[in-house]
Amino acid sequence: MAAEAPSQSANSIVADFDSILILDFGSQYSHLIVRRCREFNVYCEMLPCTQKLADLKWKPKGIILSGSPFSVYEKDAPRVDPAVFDAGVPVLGICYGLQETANFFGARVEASDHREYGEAIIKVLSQPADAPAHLNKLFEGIPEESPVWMSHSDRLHSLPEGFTTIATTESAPWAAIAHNEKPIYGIQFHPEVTHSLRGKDVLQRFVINICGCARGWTMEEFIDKEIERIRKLVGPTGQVIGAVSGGVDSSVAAKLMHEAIGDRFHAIMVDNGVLRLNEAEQVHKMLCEDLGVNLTVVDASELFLGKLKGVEDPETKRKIIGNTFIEVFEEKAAELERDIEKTGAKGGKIEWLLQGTLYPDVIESISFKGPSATIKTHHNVGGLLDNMKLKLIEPLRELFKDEVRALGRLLKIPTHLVMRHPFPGPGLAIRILGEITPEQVRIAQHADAIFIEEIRKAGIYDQMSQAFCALLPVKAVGVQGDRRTYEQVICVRAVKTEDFMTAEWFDFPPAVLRKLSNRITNEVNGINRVVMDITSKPPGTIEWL
Ligand SMILES: Nc1ncnc2c1ncn2[C@@H]1O[C@H](COP(=O)(O)OP(=O)(O)OP(=O)(O)O)[C@@H](O)[C@H]1O
Ligand SMILES: O=c1[nH]c(=O)c2[nH+]cn([C@@H]3O[C@H](COP(=O)(O)O)[C@@H](O)[C@H]3O)c2[nH]1
Ligand SMILES: NC(=O)CC[C@H](N)C(=O)O
Ligand SMILES: [Mg+2]
Repeated sequence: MAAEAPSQSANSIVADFDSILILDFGSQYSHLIVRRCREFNVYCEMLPCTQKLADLKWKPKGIILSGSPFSVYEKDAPRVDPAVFDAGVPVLGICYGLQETANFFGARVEASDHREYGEAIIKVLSQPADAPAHLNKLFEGIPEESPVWMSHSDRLHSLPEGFTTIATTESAPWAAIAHNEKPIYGIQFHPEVTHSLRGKDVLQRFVINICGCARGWTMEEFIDKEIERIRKLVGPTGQVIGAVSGGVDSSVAAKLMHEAIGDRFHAIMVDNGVLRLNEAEQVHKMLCEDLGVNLTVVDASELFLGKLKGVEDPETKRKIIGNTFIEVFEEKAAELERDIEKTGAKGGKIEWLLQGTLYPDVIESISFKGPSATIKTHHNVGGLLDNMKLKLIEPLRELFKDEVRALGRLLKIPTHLVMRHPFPGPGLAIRILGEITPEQVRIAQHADAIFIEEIRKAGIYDQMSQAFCALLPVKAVGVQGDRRTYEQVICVRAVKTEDFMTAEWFDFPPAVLRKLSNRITNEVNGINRVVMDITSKPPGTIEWL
């Protein structure tokens, strides 16, 4: 199911906050612009550049035009909606956004021999005393010279009429320009990447000083408004179900629902037989006892393992799990509904389905490029909607993961849960290479439990984004207790990442490695060797399948 932009849905809470509109022309950095603005506690939302301003259901306080892999002089290059420059709000064009702004105002943009990829030094030009005040506002308080990140091969042939140059670099005489009368700015560099030393400050000048946004987007504000919104949406008797895995997203969403409608929210966890050691019991305890949420665990492990028998292909594994998940979930939901009706509860029917969709999922499906070529089919529960005629409720669809974690803390969800590494829906099935058998699951669970325990003991769990073991079905010779062994291999993997799109492997203290290798080979029957994955993403992916 393709996601809809948060602000364009009928029951959006966006209207309650000062907001910035980011029009995406397909740059690989567009989502970072969103991230940076959110860091100023300002709500901002990215929409594809094809979005017509006239069709927008809210009024932005300012508009940012992103970069793009296109060149403005190409035949099929994406065009800016001319209404942007007449909207009466400040506009900031970044890279392609600058070039498209210049192009719109009549300047020529051309390919240059002086490509600039990487660092450049920007020189801010001081404006004459009688210059319009807004010409100084974008770089107010920014040093005269500072490093910025460039990634372009086109450049302006001239300054568009009615504009002034406000900064230059050695290769870009118009590295930053501003309209003489209106607060319309263009910058050739990328302020959204951290390599641009004062980039964040430049964005802040735009969002706060120039657009005048109030810093109202805080999770405290969000909770109250979102609870109110959920109550209105669901009504006084509506019942909601949701799939809850014990991961951060679904747990935070579940807790929020519980705060809003109490026991009219029903959470279902599916034990698919490829969860981590004792996970179902732990999640049940945590949700019911610690969070007070109504959680039913459905043990479908035999069904799943039966269907996975003999299957080795990664995509087939993922599809089997995704489909079986839906089957089990629907069955349980129908059963629950019958039970609720039996109790004579008012409005007994379940009309709503909770999903823990996050903003990056939304961005992915609405970005200008469209979803990039499929590398893996990520399992989720999206397919349920059409079959079940349930209405969707997605309280986290405006939020990034760190915002979800902040929300979790405010909702008093225990820290160890809030900081939990993500665990994929298909679970250990994509960490056991080759066939999945109960014996392989046992080995993978045991090794994983030791790995995570040692990481926690060393106090480094929160320093990494995700850690797990992959079970490799190759056999190696070993010697244990003077006997020859011929057994399988565990590969440990831990990564650091901001958004899981790219990742670096985590550098372990050698003492921790020594300890965990020793424990895994000694304690896990069937393993005589531990290896470590030191592949970043790309070229690897985080999971092995
Ligand atoms: N075993 C499960 N039982 C019930 N729902 C599940 C299960 N596994 C996954 N889901 C559903 O699929 C969604 C997507 O899973 P995903 O792993 O992306 O999110 P999460 O588990 O909530 O959080 P995290 O990303 O931190 O693991 C979950 O939010 C949950 O609704
Ligand atoms: O809920 C999920 N269902 C899936 O099918 C799935 N596949 C990968 N992942 C998680 O996504 C992140 C990136 O993983 P990859 O680099 O392996 O694609 C990592 O955090 C992975 O754990 C999944 N999560
Ligand atoms: N990063 C960008 O926006 C690049 C814009 C354009 N494609 C150029 O090369 O100049
Ligand atoms: Mg998960």
